Amino acid sequence: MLEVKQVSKLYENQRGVRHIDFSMNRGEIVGFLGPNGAGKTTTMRMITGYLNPTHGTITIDGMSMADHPKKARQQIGYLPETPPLYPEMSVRAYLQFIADLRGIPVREQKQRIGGVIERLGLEGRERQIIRSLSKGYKQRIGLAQAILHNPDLLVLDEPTSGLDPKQIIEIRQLIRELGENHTVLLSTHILPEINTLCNRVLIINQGSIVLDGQPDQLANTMGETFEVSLEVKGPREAVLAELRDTPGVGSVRELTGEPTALADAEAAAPDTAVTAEGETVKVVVASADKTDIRETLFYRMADKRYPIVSMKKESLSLEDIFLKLTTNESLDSAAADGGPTPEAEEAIPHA
Ligand SMILES: Nc1ncnc2c1ncn2[C@@H]1O[C@H](COP(=O)(O)OP(=O)(O)OP(=O)(O)O)[C@@H](O)[C@H]1O
Repeated sequence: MLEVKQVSKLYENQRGVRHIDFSMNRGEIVGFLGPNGAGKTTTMRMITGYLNPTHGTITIDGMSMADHPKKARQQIGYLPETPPLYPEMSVRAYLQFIADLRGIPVREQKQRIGGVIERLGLEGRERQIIRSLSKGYKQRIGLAQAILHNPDLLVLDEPTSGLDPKQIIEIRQLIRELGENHTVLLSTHILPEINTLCNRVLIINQGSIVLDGQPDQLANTMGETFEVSLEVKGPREAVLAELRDTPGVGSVRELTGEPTALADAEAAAPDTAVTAEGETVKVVVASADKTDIRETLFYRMADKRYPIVSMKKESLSLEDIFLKLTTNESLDSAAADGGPTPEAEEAIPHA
């Protein structure tokens, strides 16, 4: 339903975006992620017809934004980073004004306005002056103006920015509900937002799209090896030697935490490994390629009578992937630095 083809916008300072190329299907909720100044707002303003591309074409529902701007914009609801509100107006008067602006027939206006007021939880606030409302409510009004003309595509620029945690949860829930009837493109620099709301993510860096994929599949695509963290009961040296010797294993990295001291005799004679209660070795084992080595490890350790007490597949978090792509760090060096980190729950700090 949205096609962005080889779109560039060059400002006088030579910044902007270059060769942006992606399409969106009906029903998708796509997260647009990137550090400050990456080009999210520029791209969104072009998609919504507020900015003309220097090169390239944008098509919405088969309609070119350049050739049919009015009709194409009818299909789009846009919530800019700062909602375009008139603070001295009441909520209802403002929505009435937007309805006129959007050319909604007068006979339909009452029903449409009533509909969005209900949908966005604005009942009881209709007569209130916008200035007197909280930021969360102002954001709801911003969303209300974006959906009033019932567009197919919603473009939301950092919709939860500046809200408190309760308001963030409420606005995310509203976006989720809006996603049931609309296709949504939302920009954010908050990673959990992508994980909880989006079924696809586009990462933009320095004006170019550097990644397009499903959040839960990125780790497999981006990771260069398959990694498993293991806790194995048995004499340290013998367990490590056995793991390193297992076919398909590329590397074995011992994790911090003191391995239990071993009896010299056990270490010297790994084949006769006698495990003492509580002796465990914690490691991250990487496969030589992307092969899943969990079964191989299981049988090998069982064969040697070194029980695996825990085994977990490691994966790159969205934060790892984001940092790798936007700081030009190679995957190799990151892996050498310690590999995957726990799932991020924090926003990427502003650059
Ligand atoms: N009107 C303008 N004139 C000149 N340069 C601009 C203009 N608008 C944006 N830029 C530059 O284009 C690049 C992309 O900016 P843009 O605002 O699209 O990024 P962004 O990803 O939305 O950032 P943020 O997260 O800070 O909103 C930046 O380098 C910015 O300085």
